[in-house]
Amino acid sequence: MYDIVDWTARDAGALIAEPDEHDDKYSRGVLGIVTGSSRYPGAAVLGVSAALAAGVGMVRFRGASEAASLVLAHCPEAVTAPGRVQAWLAGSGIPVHGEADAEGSLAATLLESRAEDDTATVPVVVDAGALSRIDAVNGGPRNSLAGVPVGPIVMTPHHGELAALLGVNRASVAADPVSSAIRAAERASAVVLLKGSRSVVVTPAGAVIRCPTATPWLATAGTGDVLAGILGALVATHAADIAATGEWKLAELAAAAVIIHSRSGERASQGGPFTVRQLVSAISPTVAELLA
Ligand SMILES: NC(=O)C1=CN([C@@H]2O[C@H](COP(=O)(O)OP(=O)(O)OC[C@H]3O[C@@H](n4cnc5c(N)ncnc54)[C@H](O)[C@@H]3O)[C@@H](O)[C@H]2O)[C@@H](O)CC1
Ligand SMILES: Nc1ncnc2c1ncn2[C@@H]1O[C@H](COP(=O)(O)OP(=O)(O)O)[C@@H](O)[C@H]1O
Repeated sequence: MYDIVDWTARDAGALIAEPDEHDDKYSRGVLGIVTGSSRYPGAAVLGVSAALAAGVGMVRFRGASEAASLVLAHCPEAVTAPGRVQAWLAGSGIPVHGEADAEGSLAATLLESRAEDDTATVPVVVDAGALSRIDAVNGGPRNSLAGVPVGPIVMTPHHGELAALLGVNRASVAADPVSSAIRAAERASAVVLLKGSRSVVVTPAGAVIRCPTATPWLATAGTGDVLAGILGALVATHAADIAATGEWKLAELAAAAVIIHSRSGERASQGGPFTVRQLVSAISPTVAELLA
């Protein structure tokens, strides 16, 4: 059996990095983002917008060119030039069976900061189309994505994606989400944030964090891309902590991202539906509230 820790807003607030007078954009942390495609350019805009709203030193967007134009139109503060990053977010809006060069371009992007920085230590948030490119899932080495050594991985599947990864049907994941997530974490050697009405976060060692039940109004296309952006920002602003304390810190940050996301959902909802852009607009005041 496993021990389950229930996560609260207070726990989440303690995991938000507040800048001080000694900080600059680089010391706060740079998040590299490889998301979006000609098929799903909007996913890139949502993830970048969410990361910026959650608080990060800089977003370096390195996804497909169609997505990059849209990202710049919505978020001119995003930088599209290559360079150093403290964390990567990869996969939202990248088709699983996508463009022929998708695998190569993900690997090339992960490698591009290696000249100045050791990519092998950079933590990665892996979502949607990049989930199947975690090498350990396919019998390859741990801490490796698309053939490139990386730092610790936190993956963010929904029930359908986790089912595909385990080769089981969706109903069996829904019947026992925690055991399913632990199996995936062991197989991928990665922290798993399994999304749902009540999201859970598990580590390969079997630690389990259970998040509060979220508003069902979040069940709308694009909210998962927003969650990935929030988590990317938290990971980029805690890269040193992750390097020092490992996968438990990554799990705590994933649970904090779920709480920021669900409270932003409540704020955007006010008891009714909302657009995903309204969800993104609710992130910054939610972060301020959790800090207070
Ligand atoms: N605005 C955007 O650009 C968005 C992009 N997104 C991206 O889209 C990609 C695919 O995400 P999904 O979670 O949809 O992928 P999945 O491949 O997990 O889900 C598709 C599954 O849903 C089933 N399905 C499709 N339409 C259905 C319907 N009307 N009723 C019942 N079942 C249906 C399909 O048979 C398939 O099994 C991801 O890369 C994701 O990041 C989504 O986040 C949505 C928003
Ligand atoms: N019924 C629900 N109640 C609460 N939250 C939900 C519900 N369904 C989905 N969510 C949340 O909404 C988000 C959906 O993510 P995902 O399925 O990846 O969507 P997309 O790929 O369209 O962005 C997740 O954060 C999930 O936890």
